[in-house]
Amino acid sequence: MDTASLSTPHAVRPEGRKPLVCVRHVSKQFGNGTLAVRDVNLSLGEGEFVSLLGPSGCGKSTLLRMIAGLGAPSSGTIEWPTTVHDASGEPQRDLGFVFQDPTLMPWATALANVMMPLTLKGVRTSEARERAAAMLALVGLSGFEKSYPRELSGGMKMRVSIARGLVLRPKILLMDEPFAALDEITRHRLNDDLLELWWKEKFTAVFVTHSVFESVYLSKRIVVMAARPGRVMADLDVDAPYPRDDLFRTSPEYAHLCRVVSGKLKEAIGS
Ligand SMILES: Nc1ncnc2c1ncn2[C@@H]1O[C@H](COP(=O)(O)OP(=O)(O)OP(=O)(O)O)[C@@H](O)[C@H]1O
Repeated sequence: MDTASLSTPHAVRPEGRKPLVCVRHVSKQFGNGTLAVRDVNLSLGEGEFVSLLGPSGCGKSTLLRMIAGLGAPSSGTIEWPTTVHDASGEPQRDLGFVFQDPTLMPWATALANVMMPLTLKGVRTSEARERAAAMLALVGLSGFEKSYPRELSGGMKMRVSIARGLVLRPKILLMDEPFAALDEITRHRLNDDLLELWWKEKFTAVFVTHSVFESVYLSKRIVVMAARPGRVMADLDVDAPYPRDDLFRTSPEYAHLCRVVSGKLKEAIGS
């Protein structure tokens, strides 16, 4: 494979791909005075796999939550140019969210957990059951529909959480360090399965991580952030082809890309 390279970073990416979300000059200051993010500009194109990479406290989660509508910017705007807006002008965000903790309902089975977003949307129980079971199958959990969260491993719980995030077939899946608490082997397997899902289902993926290795393995594009205040330092294209697998993970190209991204991250931390 000789196509792996990193293109020149852009502080603000020109809008080539059809943008799904446009973050424009967004800052967020919390009530206690913390400036969590400052003047972030970012355009997320349809079907991209984008990682937000940066040290602790650089505002990755704050940015992701604002994109999800869980907290408003203090200044700037987050636009959904191709999305229907309701009468009050709010975009009807077509998204799924996966948190670092699987946040499953402990008293409900895996199937019931995945059915929850469908039930909230008023989908008939029989159809919701069918769609949730199909989604569980897609994340490799056929046969575990009746299991309770306590009966599942950490990786399996995260699969249920991803199935719940995707069951409404959102255009965009926002993931906040979903695999950070998992052991390396499980994490590699989930990285592979997530890529396969993304490839099949064609959603836009936005993935928050601290890990250079994980970001390079997964992403088409890596947005490197720095802290205090949180800001975008570099926006890099990862030009390695998909599908990616263990061959890629052990290739000199992957090692090279990780070195380059690691250098960018060090620069960001140093700044
Ligand atoms: N609700 C809040 N109130 C006050 N400050 C907050 C709040 N949420 C986050 N912060 C602060 O905003 C900054 C950015 O936090 P955020 O959680 O977005 O960073 P992060 O890059 O996701 O960090 P980590 O990788 O450790 O999860 C931090 O300094 C944090 O302490």
